[in-house]
Amino acid sequence: MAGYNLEGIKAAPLKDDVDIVIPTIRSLDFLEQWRPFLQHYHLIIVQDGDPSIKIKVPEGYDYELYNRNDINRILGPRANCISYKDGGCRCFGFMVSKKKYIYTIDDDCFVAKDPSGKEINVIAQHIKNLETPSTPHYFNTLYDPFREGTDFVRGYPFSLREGVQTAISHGLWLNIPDYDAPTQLVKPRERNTRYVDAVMTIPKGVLYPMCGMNLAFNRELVGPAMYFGLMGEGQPISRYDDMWAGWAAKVVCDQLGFGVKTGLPYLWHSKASNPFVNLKKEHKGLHWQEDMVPFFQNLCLSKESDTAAKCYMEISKMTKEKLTKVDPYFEKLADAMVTWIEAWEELNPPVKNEAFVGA
Ligand SMILES: O=c1ccn([C@@H]2O[C@H](COP(=O)(O)OP(=O)(O)O[C@H]3O[C@@H](CO)[C@H](O)[C@H]3O)[C@@H](O)[C@H]2O)c(=O)[nH]1
Ligand SMILES: [Mn+2]
Repeated sequence: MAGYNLEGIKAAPLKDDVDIVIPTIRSLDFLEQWRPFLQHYHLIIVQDGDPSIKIKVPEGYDYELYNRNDINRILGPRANCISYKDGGCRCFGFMVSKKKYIYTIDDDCFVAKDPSGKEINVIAQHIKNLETPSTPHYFNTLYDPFREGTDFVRGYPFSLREGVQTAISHGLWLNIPDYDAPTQLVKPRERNTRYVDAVMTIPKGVLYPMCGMNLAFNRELVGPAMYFGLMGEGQPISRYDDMWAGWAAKVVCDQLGFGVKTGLPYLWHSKASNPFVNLKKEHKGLHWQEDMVPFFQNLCLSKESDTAAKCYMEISKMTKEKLTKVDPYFEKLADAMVTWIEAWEELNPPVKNEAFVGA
């Protein structure tokens, strides 16, 4: 680590329980600025695009790097469920991780400051969100009652104050907001400068547009549901990777009794992707979201679906049944969802309960 001023290294909470997953088709220079907060964690880098390109990982980081050749080698024919030329390739990193928590971040994101000028430790805040309960059954008007300096408000039933285990922590972005291409086109200069000091649980039965830019989750609870779909080159749709994962994972959380929080922490999203290119990639998704969202809103999973993987298999079956009429692509997506679960289970075999082995 010689040559680096690491004096400012802040605490790295739960460093052995968190993997940081980064999809990249650009460069990893952004990691230089993150040293105080990320350098103590293990990185899983998913290099998208041409595998012959050598990408440089800033010195001092502990990492695994996978390109397309590695994905093909590790998954064999099942590699076809991992998107190519789409940020959704990141979910390969979720699959090869063995940690409890995943934090995933884009390569054009930087450390943001809170209104007092203090740099925000994104992972510390995500861990707080994930390690404290969620309240999906009744809304607390003072937001997350488990944050310091706040509590449940008057009228909050005591029977609900225990909350439920949190599975997903969705962080937000200062500067370039996560807008779709049409909104980017009409508001090219819009920047998010509003720092809202709030974390809240998304209520049970309510879906939301999950962005993969600044996202943490408990992979032991919902890992198999965090499939970022089949998008990008060779597919009719791109840039709905995180949306698909977010809708499915929220339905799974609701089914299994887990919570989803959104709000803090913020990071600084620096690069506006080209809205014309994005429009080309997104246009089918813009139409299909009018069917995809009601599909997920109306999904009713059976009580036999009591794990994330079982829920996901059921969602795949329903995708084929209900969405193929929207476009034949959904049949392919439904098959890829099954392949994803098969690959997940191969790389993450269920842990046998030692006490019962040979009994
Ligand atoms: O073909 C690709 C394109 C991108 N990536 C990597 O994915 C992330 C996000 O890419 P980008 O910054 O271009 O996208 P945004 O529009 O700013 O971000 C949002 O779009 C979502 C949909 O994919 C994404 O989750 C959001 O954060 C970067 O790290 C790129 O390098 C890629 O791997 N392959
Ligand atoms: Mn970006």
